[in-house]
Amino acid sequence: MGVFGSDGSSSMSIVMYPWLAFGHMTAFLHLSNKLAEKGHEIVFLLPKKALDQVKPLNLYPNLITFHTISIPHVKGLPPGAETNSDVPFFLTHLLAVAMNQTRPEVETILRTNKPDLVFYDSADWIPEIARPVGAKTVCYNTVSAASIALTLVPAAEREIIDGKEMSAEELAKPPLGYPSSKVVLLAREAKTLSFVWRRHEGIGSFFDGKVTAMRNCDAIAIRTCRETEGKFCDYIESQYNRPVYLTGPVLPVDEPNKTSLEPRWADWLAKFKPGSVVFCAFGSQPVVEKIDQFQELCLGLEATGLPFLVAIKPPSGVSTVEEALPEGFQERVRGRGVVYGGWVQQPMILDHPSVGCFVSHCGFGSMWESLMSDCQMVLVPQHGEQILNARLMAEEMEVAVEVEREENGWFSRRSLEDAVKSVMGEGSEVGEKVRKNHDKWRCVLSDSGFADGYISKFEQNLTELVKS
Ligand SMILES: O=c1ccn([C@@H]2O[C@H](COP(=O)(O)OP(=O)(O)O[C@H]3OC[C@@H](O)[C@H](O)[C@H]3O)[C@@H](O)[C@H]2O)c(=O)[nH]1
Ligand SMILES: [O-]c1cc(O)cc2[o+]c(-c3ccc(O)cc3)c(O[C@@H]3O[C@H](CO)[C@@H](O)[C@H](O)[C@H]3O)cc12
Repeated sequence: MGVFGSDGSSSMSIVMYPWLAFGHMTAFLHLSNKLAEKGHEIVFLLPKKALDQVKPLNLYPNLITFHTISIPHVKGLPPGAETNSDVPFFLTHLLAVAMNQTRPEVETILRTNKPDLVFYDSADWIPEIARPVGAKTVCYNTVSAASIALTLVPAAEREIIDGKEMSAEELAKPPLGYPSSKVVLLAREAKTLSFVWRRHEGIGSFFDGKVTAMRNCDAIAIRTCRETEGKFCDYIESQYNRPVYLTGPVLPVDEPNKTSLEPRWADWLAKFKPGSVVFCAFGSQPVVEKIDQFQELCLGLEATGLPFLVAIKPPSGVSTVEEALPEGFQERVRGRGVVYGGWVQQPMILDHPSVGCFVSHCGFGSMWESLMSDCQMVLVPQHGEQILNARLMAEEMEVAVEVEREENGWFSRRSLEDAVKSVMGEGSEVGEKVRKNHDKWRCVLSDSGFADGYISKFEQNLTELVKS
């Protein structure tokens, strides 16, 4: 239990157990840092394999303790799979089964630690094991409020006829009362949502899990702010009849002693003119499935004539990015283009003076990081949630350009080249417009009081919740 002082000051004891994906663990850890900064103690549960990658992000090792959880093997998963990065998209439900099997271990941890609060997103059974030890629960969503509002509210429930897939038109239909006509999906894009309502033996559907997680918690929290997504947050609150707390963007602040960018990238980037390099990254999970689309991406960047650095997972069917590169590509771009299959320090690369453009899959974490940077933004979203984030950025906020796709979802090297040139070309009208709008948003979001204000209010919400 935390300590509540007689002067009203309080230190809370919190357990965090995020979904087994780096995008989620990273976001939970950023929030842990903000809460530790205010003196709260956090026990952070994560798979062993994730520890090395996540540990360097812990800014308060005296207050944030990592506790590794054994992720059991589930038939059908690759051997040793512990996070989403080890698992192809269509097997994600099996990773959720594995996470469910960690319940007894987590229960023991809660009984021993007796926390005031437990944060989770996917493990929808957390409220059942937290309540008996007197802990309040917060379902913390690290994806956009828009993507929750479109598919994961009670009004989005679909009557599924067993064995029958829904049509793209049915999938694209927003729930009654959904508050935007711009942040929506085209029918062909909505096909990527079929996983949301698909039932799996033993765990039901993704929809069931998320709705249960949000119905049973004491409070819903979302990593967003009213300025960008207020109407979606109000809609979620009305759908669940639960308090919705907002944390704001929750990005790490520049620390005076922070680790520096790996020399191999710092040295490489230093060779180029300020603002000239295109950085392309597609998050922590494999997202470009098809090898020919992966190659088209590389060829599009080559065609821009600009220096570029790509950090991306290999497409399906190959184990390294090198195997997937187009013929003769490496020779042609030697000295100005690199495609790398490992982990890079994305926020530091975005901050580097040589980098002028970010080509992104528009994961929600990347979206916040790019908004805070002064890079021009080109969006190449792959799945439903990323497409919605992209609509928010390109259509509502008008801070980025989304790459054009053909009817079948394919994007050509030409459309990527055009999108990059439209934001990087001198005197480009589109480039000027998005830069101006992006500058305005960066000013709002990076105002010293903005993020701190959200965190202070969030801390106050949590304190009241614990005392209630
Ligand atoms: O090489 C890399 C790749 C990724 N990253 C970091 O990892 C994080 C990736 O998170 P993103 O949200 O952008 O993207 P992911 O696809 O990995 O996440 C996924 O799960 C979390 C959701 O919020 C995202 O919307 C969803 O796409 C970012 O903070 C990014 O800076 C690196 O630092 N280096
Ligand atoms: O693709 C998605 C479309 C959509 O409208 C909503 C979501 O929501 C979430 C989500 C995740 C976690 C939460 O607490 C709430 C919502 C999505 O999460 C992603 O799902 C993938 C498939 O399970 C998974 O691979 C990825 O790690 C999650 O970030 C996706 C959509």
